[in-house]
Amino acid sequence: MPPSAAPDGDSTKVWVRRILREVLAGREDPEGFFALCLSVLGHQETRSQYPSHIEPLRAANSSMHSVLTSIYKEYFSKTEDDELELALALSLVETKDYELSAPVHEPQLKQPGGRRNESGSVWPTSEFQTQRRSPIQPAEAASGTRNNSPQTGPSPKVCSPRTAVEPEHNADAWTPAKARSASCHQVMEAGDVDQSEKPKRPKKRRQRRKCAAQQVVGLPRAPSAAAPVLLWFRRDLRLSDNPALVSALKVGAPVIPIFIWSPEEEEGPGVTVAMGGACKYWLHQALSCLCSSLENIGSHLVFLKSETRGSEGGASLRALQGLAKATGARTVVANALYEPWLKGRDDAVAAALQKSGVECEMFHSYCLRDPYSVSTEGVGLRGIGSVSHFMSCCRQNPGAALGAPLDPPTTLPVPAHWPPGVSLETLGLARMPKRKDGTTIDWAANIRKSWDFSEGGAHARLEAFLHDGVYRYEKESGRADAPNTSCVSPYLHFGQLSPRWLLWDAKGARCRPPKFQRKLAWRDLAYWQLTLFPDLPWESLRPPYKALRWSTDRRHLEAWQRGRTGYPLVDAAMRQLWLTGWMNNYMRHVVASFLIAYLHLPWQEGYRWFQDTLVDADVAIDAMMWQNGGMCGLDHWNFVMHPVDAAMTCDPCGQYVRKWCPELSGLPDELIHKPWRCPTSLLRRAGVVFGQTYPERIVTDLEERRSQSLQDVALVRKEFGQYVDKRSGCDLVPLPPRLVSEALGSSHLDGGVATGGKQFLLPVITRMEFKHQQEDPDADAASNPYNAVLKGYVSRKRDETIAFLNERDFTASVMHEGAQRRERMESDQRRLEGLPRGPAPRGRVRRTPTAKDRFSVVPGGAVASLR
Ligand SMILES: Cc1cc2nc3c(=O)[nH]c(=O)nc-3n(C[C@H](O)[C@H](O)[C@H](O)COP(=O)(O)OP(=O)(O)OC[C@H]3O[C@@H](n4cnc5c(N)ncnc54)[C@H](O)[C@@H]3O)c2cc1C
Repeated sequence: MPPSAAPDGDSTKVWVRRILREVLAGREDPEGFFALCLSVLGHQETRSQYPSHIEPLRAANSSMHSVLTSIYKEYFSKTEDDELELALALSLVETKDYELSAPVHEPQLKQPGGRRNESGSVWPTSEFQTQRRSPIQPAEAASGTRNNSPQTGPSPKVCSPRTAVEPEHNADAWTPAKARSASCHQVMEAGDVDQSEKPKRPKKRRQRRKCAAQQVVGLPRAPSAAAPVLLWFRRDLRLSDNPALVSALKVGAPVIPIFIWSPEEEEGPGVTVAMGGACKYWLHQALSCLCSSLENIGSHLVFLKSETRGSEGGASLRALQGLAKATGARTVVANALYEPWLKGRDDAVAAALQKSGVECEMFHSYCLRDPYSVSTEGVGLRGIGSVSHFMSCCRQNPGAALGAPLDPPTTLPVPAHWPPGVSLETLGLARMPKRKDGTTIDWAANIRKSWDFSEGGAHARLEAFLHDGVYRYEKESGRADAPNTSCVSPYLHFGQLSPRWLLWDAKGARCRPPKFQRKLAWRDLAYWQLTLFPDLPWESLRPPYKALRWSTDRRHLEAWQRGRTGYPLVDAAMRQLWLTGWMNNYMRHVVASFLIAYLHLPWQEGYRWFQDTLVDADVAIDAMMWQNGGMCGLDHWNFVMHPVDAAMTCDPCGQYVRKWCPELSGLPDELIHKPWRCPTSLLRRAGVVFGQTYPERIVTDLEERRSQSLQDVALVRKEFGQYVDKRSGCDLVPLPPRLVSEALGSSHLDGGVATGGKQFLLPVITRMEFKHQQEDPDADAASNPYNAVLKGYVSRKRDETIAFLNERDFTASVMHEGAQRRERMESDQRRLEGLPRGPAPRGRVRRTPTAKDRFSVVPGGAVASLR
C-alpha cells in the first residue's frame, strides 16, 4: 500500500509494521523510517503514536528499539534554541551572553560594549527600500528574448546611497592625478556624509563605530611615500567586516586597493561557467559601487586586466609582480577563495611572491567555516552530503572562533603615486550586444530595476528581511508570491555582505530564525563538497547515472529556458529568472525537477543556464544543488516537485503566475496553474489561445514521463551493479583521497595516506523509490510505494487535499461547460422555432471564481489555512 494511502486508523498500524519489517531486514534506515512516519502521519500523530508503534520491538529487538527511540527523542526534544545552538556550533562563535571573543587569526576591531546595536546594521536605509520598484515589463517576459528587450535609459541610482553620482561616470573620470588631489578633499567630505546620515543610525552604534575606526585608522591621511600594501579585492567587494582590509590598515603604510580581471583563471579546468552574463553584469555594478565607497574614504580602486592567456606564471601573478615592482609594495593581502583551482592559483601566487621578497597573506572570511579545515573525524561518513552530517563534523572538529564582524574604516591612507590601471569599462563586464542597426540590446534593464548593487543595498535588504520576511520564513519560505526570504544571495556571492555579518544580525534579530541560520550551513556544505570533488560542476558523482538515457531535445531545453513550457508555474519562474536574475529556493526546485524528472534533460544543462542567468550564480552551490536534483549528487533529493500541484504551497492564489505570465491573468485561481483544464468558454473570456497567446504544453503525460525516468534509473543501476551496495541497496560513490585519509585515521593536513591507486566506494543517501524500483524495474511510478512526487511539498496529507481539489475542479468545470452548452442549444432552438425566450435557469449559475474567493469545500480546512 502506498504511504499516501495509509494516513490513519488500523491501516496506519499495518503500514508502520510493514515499514518496520523493512528496517529489520536492513532495507530501510531507521532515520528513513522515522522520516516516513513524519511525512505520512504528520508531526502531532508521530509525536503521540510513534512510541506505541515501535513498542513491540522492545522485547524482540531491544537495540533497534533504542535506536528508533533515540531518533524520536532527539527530534522531539529539539527546541528552537537547540536549533540555534546547532547553528552557533557551526559558526563556532564563542559567545557568553553575546560577548564575543576575538578571532584567533584575524585582526579585531575592539567594540566597546561588545554588543551590536538593536538593528544590527550600520548602513543607512538605501533608496532602494523606499523607492517603488518599477514594474517588470511582462510583455518582454512573454516574448522570452533578451535580444528583443527594448532599450531603456540609464538606470536609476544603482551605486551606494552615499553617492549621488552615476558610478560609471566616476570610474571613467578617475585619473591618478585626480585621485591625489581629490583624496584629502574626500576624506573631509566623508565626515560630512557621515553627519548627514546621522539620523538614520542608532546613536550608540555611531559612537562605537567612531571609536573603533579611530583605533585602527589612526593613520596619516596625507599621501605617503612609504612602501604601500596591495589590497587585492576579489569576491569580497565590501568595506565592512573585511579582514584583509583591516589587516592592510594595520601595516601602517599606504594602501593600494586593486582588482584584477582574469576570466581564464576564474573558469578553472572544466566547464564551470563561473562568470555568466548576469554575474558579470552584477560584478561590473558592484565594482563601480565599491569604487565609489573607496573614493568616499579618500582612496581609489585600481583595475587591471589580465594579459594574454597561457604565458608563464598566470595572469594574476604577473599583474601583482608588475605592481609590486612599480610601487615598491612589499605586502599583498587578500581574502581567501575556496574553489580548488582558485586556491591552487593563490597558493602559487603566494609562493612566487614570497620568492621575490613580497609577503602575501590570505584571510578567511568567504564562508563561516574554512572548507579545507572541515574533517569527518569522529563522525564518520554515514549521511555524508546532508547538512546535519556536515554540522556534526563542524561540531566534532571545531575550527578557529569566528569572532565579531569588523567595522568599516572611515579613511584609507593613500600612496604618493597611484599605479596606472584601466577603466572599469575596459574590463568589458557589462558590454551589451548591438543590433544590426547599431542600437544596443540592453538585456540587463530589468535586472538594474530589480536590485541595488551596492554594499549599502546588501545591508538594506538584510535589515528589511529581519524586520519583516523573517517572521514568515520558518513556515512560508517557499511562497513565490511573497517576499519571505532574504534575497541576499548575490551580495553573499560577491562578498558585499559577509556570512559572519549575516549570522550575527540574524542572531540579534528579535525573531531568532534557526532555519535561516541553517541556510548558511548549506552554503558552507557546498564549498566543502567542491573542495572534496573539484569536478563537481561538470562530472556526475554517481558513476552509473552518467550512462542514463538523457534527452537531447533542444526544443524542450529552449522552451524551459525561455519560460514557454506550457506549465504556468515553471514558466513564471523561468521568466522571473530571465528578467531579474533570481528566483527563490522553492522555485529553483520546481524548475529543476521539471527539467530532470519530466523533460529528462541532463542536470548540466540546468546548471549552465543557471550559471549564465542567475545574479547569484555560485559554482559550488549551483553544482551541488544540480547534482542532487540530477540524481547524481551525494544527497539525493527524496522528492520530485510536481509542476502543477507544487503551486498549492508556493502560489495558492496564482498571483505569482499572474505577475510573470500576464497572458493568463484572467483565469480563475483554481485553474490558473492548469489552463488546459479550463472550459473553452472560460479560456475565450480570459483571452487565452493555446499556441498563440500562451504555449501548448511541451509534454502532456507527466505520469508517463516520470515512470520512464524511474525505469531508466533502474536500468543503469542494474547495468552498473558494482556501484550499488548489495546489502542496503544504496548507490556507491568513489571516495576522494582526502576522505579516505580521514576514514583511515590520518588527517589530510598531515599529508594523508597513500591508497596505492585503489578505489574506495562509499554507500550514500539513495532515494527509496530507486531502491524499490530495482526489484521491479518495469513498474510504473504510480505503483511505487515510495513515489517521490511530493505534490504539495509539505506533506502527504496536503497531497490528498490537492487530489481532492483537482477532482472537484475538474468535475465542476465539465458540469458547468455541459450546462452552458445545453442552455445555448435550447435557446438557439427556441429562437429558430420563433418561440419566446425560456425562463431564466433555476438555481445559481456558477460564478467565475476570482482571486478574492476562498476554497469553499476543503477537507480539514487544509487549503483554507494556506491563505
Ligand atoms: C537547482 C538549484 C540551484 C541553486 N543555485 C544557487 C546558486 O547558484 N547560488 C546560490 O547562492 N544559491 C543557489 N541555490 C540555493 C538557493 O536557492 C539560493 O541560495 C536562495 O534561493 C537565495 O535566496 P535568498 O538569499 O532569499 O535565500 P535565503 O533562504 O534567505 O537564505 C539565505 C542564504 O543562505 C544560502 N542558502 C540558502 N539556501 C541554500 C542552499 N540550498 N544551498 C546553499 N546555500 C543556501 C544563500 O547564500 C542564501 O542567500 C540553488 C538552489 C537550487 C535548488
